[in-house]
Formats: sequence, structure tokens, C-alpha cells
Amino acid sequence: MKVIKFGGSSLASSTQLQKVLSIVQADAQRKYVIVSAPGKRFDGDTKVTDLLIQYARQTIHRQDTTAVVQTIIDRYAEIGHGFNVAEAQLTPIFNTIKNLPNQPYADNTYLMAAFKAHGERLNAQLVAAVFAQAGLNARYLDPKDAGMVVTDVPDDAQIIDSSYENIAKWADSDQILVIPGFFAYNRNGQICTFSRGGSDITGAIIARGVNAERYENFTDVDAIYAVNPSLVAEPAAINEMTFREMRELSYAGFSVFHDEALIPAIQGNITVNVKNTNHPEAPGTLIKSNREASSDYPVTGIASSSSFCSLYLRKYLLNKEVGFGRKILTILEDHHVSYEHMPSGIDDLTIIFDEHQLTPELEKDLTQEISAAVHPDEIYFTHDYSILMLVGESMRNRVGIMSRAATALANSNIKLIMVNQGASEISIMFGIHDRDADQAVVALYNEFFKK
Ligand SMILES: Nc1ncnc2c1ncn2[C@@H]1O[C@H](COP(=O)(O)OP(=O)(O)O)[C@@H](O)[C@H]1O
Ligand SMILES: N[C@@H](CC(=O)OP(=O)(O)O)C(=O)O
Repeated sequence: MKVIKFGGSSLASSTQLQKVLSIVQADAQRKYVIVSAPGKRFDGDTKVTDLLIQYARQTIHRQDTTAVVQTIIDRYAEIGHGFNVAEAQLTPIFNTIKNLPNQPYADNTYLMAAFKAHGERLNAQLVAAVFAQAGLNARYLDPKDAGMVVTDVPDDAQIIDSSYENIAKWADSDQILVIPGFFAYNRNGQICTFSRGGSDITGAIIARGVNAERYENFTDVDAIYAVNPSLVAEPAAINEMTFREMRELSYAGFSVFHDEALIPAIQGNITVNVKNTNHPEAPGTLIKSNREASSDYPVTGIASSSSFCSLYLRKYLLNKEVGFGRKILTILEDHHVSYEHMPSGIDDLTIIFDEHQLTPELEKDLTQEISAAVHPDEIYFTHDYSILMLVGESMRNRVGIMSRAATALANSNIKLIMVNQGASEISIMFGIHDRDADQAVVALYNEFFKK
């Protein structure tokens, strides 16, 4: 059987939901349907998740929420009315939206998580009603009843392993189960969400839990392309890629599939098929444990992400100083800050962070405490930091990829701040300035994909 996830773009309107319904009806194997909140209907539109964030903020700051509540209700009303769903089924959805501020929350972080999660929760209830009305044997399944228990981090939860045994009890369901993506519950029964885009993670968790033959992830592109299609016109489509390739690429900016969603897929060895709701006949991209070694190109994909920042430290004879790294890492640990990479030279060290973790106050505290602990000659944070990643299993067996990439970047006048080749040899990472990121991706694409 298959687990099938529809992203916000596939559920943005009643017209889109009609396509979703046809896709589910077309294959009896499609038993577990994971849904996101309604997404953007057109460029410049607002996702329901972002409307709910606005609603939560206004609630926290005791501002007037009338307009945003109406906008959210209108999104669900358009979908419901498009399928003639009875008012008796729509009214509880509208009332839940209105009553979100009146529920008890431990603090504002849980309030925010619960507001956000209702984008998916109410959409799954609505989609289940539409499916049932269309004659499918379908019903809503809440993550709590599915047995999904997550860590107590309201906006960045991780699944707890014992959940998989609970989910396994839902294998071989004779009904179509419509499950909201993006959130689950901590051990105290409070709602916690995954990070943004996290409905992909729910789909992968359910796929592993019920041991699905395939996890189909429906979105709005015909395939995963070698580069973000907003940067290059008609880029090469990737037919097959490995889990490791996709994990590196999604980490570095391929927003089409969440990097954390690869972990349950790898653990359960579930092949993922990214497909287009608007062209379900197109084969899409397969992500699996191994792929044919032969490929037209030495590189599978090129990605960049600007969501990083770095802390640079310089001190002469740093390489001889025992405990230098430990002292810094202890300070980071005390502040609950994780780091992404830490390339070093003989006299200097760069620590790269996910910049969402840092605030100006925290940066000030870290700078002061690290200065007091290790007395660097120079220390500063920079936010003008992007990571550029060249990824491909075939790179391992080829000589000269690094020199071709560096030459292409140099010819485009792109300054390299950092270079790092992972031990697995399937990726090369460059640190570059944000302003160079798009041009760098295009330069590498032209070098490796233009014949
Ligand atoms: N390499 C890539 N290949 C395909 N799409 C990509 C790539 N990198 C970024 N994207 C973007 O990802 C989008 C799909 O992801 P997302 O917006 O999260 O969809 P959904 O609403 O289905 O979850 C595409 O429309 C495209 O703009
Ligand atoms: N709706 C959530 C979760 C999600 O996965 O959405 P989408 O499938 O539209 O990327 C978000 O916007 O983050």
C-alpha cells in the first residue's frame, strides 16, 4: 500500500482538491493520505499557515483579529462550498477557528504551535468529509489516535521512536485514513509542530510506521530538478536519486522535500516518489537507497541556502591550544545552540549556524562569553553567509570536479569564503556571500549541465 502526501499547493482551492480526489480514486493502494494546510493559490497569495501565525501573534498582543479570522474561514469555506459540503459539517470548522484563542495553552510557544497546527487539522477534517461525500470509505485520523508522540519542542519537534509501534497498528487499514501533516503531540498531550514544511515529515513517519511500499509526495512540479527552477529556465529533471543525495540537497535549499523527512524513509527503506498533482501522469522523481550508477552528468544537483550565519574566530597558535574547541562548544551547549559545520585552519576557526537559532542578544552573549573563555585576537558574527552545495553519488569516482567547480565560480567572480568536502565524497560545500548565491548556482549549472 502507499502513503500519499499532498502539499499546500495541491490543496489551495476546491479546483486543486478535485485533482487530489481523482488521484486518490485512481489507485486503490493509496490508503494513507497526509494533507497540508491550504497553500498559495497564486503568486503573492498567503498560505493558511502564515495567516494562522498572524492570528496567533495578534492574539498574543491582544490586537483585533476579526479580519484575519474571516480570511482563514473564507479559505475553508471556498473549498467546502466547492464540494457542496453541508453547513452542519463546515460550522464546527469555522467555530474551531474562532475559538482558538479561548483554549488553555501552557505559554505562547504552545499557543503558536496549536494555532499553526489547525491549518492541517481542519483541512484534513474537511478533506475527509469531501472524500466520504464522493463515495470513498474515508475518515479523519488525528496524530494522537495514530500514536504519533514527539519531543517537547513546540515549533521543531522530532518523532519519538516508540511511535512507530503505535502507527504499525494502523497497517492494513481497510479505510482511507486522512491524516493532518505537520504536527503531533508531546508526552503531555500538547500540540507541537515540526519545522516549516513539516507535512513531508509526517508522510515519511506514517510510511515507515505502516511499512508502505511507496511514499508518494504530490506537489506542483513535474520532477525535482538539478537546480531550483526559479533560477534556471527548464533545468534538467532528476529521474532517480539516492536518499543521501536528496538529504544533502534539501538541507542546502531544495525546498521541494523536507530534509528531515528523509530520515524515516531511510530507516524504513521506503522509496519516495515526488509527483505533480497537476500532471499526475508524469513519472516524477524517485528517491531510493540506490540508483543506477550511470548518469549523463557527474553531478546530480546544485543547491544554495542563505539561512546560515557564521562566527569567525582568529587566534595565533590556535592549533596548539588544548581545550580551545571544548571551551567554545561548552558555551554553545549552555545556550542550547547547535552548530552546523566547523571548518578550521591553523590560526582560525569558523562556526556555521542555522541563523534561525540566533538573536542579536544571544550573539552578544556568545561573543562576550567566548571572548572571556578563549581570548581570541578577532571574533565576529556575519549574516552575509550562504552555503552552496554540489551533490552527486557519481562525484566519488571522478577526478577534477572540485577544480571545474572552483574555476567556474572564479570565472563568475564569486569569492569563496569556505570549502568543505564531506567524508562521503558525494558533496562539496562552499561558503559564499548571500549576494553571490543565485549567480553561483547558475555558474555551476552551466558548467556541469550545459552540453
Ligand atoms: N530543485 C528543485 N526542484 C523542484 N522544485 C524546487 C526545487 N528547489 C525548489 N523548488 C521549489 O519547491 C516548490 C515545491 O515545494 P513546496 O512549495 O513546499 O510545495 P508544496 O506546497 O507541494 O508542499 C516548487 O514549486 C519549486 O518552486
Ligand atoms: N503548512 C505547513 C506545513 C507544510 O508542510 O506545508 P507545505 O506542504 O505547503 O510545504 C507550512 O506551511 O510550513
